[in-house]
Amino acid sequence: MRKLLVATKNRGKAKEIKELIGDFFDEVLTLSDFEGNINIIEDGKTFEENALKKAKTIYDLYRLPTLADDSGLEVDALGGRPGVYSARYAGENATDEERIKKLLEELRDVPCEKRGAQFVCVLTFIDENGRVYQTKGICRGKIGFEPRGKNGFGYDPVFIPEGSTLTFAELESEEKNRISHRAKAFEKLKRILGEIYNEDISSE
Ligand SMILES: O=c1nc[nH]c2c1ncn2[C@H]1C[C@H](O)[C@@H](COP(=O)(O)OP(=O)(O)OP(=O)(O)O)O1
Ligand SMILES: [Mg+2]
Repeated sequence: MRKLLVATKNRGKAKEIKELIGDFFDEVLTLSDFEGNINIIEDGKTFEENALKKAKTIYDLYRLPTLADDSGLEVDALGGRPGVYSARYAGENATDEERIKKLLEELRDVPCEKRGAQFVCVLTFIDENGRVYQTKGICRGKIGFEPRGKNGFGYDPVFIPEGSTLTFAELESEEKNRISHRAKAFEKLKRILGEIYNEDISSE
């Protein structure tokens, strides 16, 4: 019986992680399942630092395999902002709608060809022995002029991935999970998990 703790409070993100992780774990628990009120301050300057801090905080409490995801949206016309500040872009307690509204406002006069952006996802996995692994995925696209679609979470209604005319929020989750920044980071992480856990099985 192999458990994975996922150090996220974001339910939309948690849902995707459960869809993407595969069958390396028998049980996948997220912060809302096992740790009601922990507050991890994400004060790193990079996605890598924040993902490591989230994973390490939870690993140190439970000493079980732990995964954290730190992600965000880098907008070309804003010099890469909001980046690591994506969750706090419109203030600590703002909603996804408020963040999207602020972004569209900032980009009001930016023409289509200058609305390039990318989603970035860094995953930190810590195994039961405390070994740390990090992977990263990037998905290029552009920011639309108005929110469209109901699927997904966060900035999905305004992000149009390269090669698509639909926003992430208009795509089915299966399609987003084929092309997203998170999907790309998971492809790399799953190769690592394959090595870690196949070794375990052969030595049992
Ligand atoms: O696929 C995505 N589709 C839309 N928006 C996304 C995505 N991936 C990250 N994002 C946005 C959500 C949040 O505004 C920020 C992540 O911030 P980040 O600190 O990593 O997550 P969070 O605070 O929501 O949850 P937690 O830290 O508990 O995992 O970027
Ligand atoms: Mg966060």
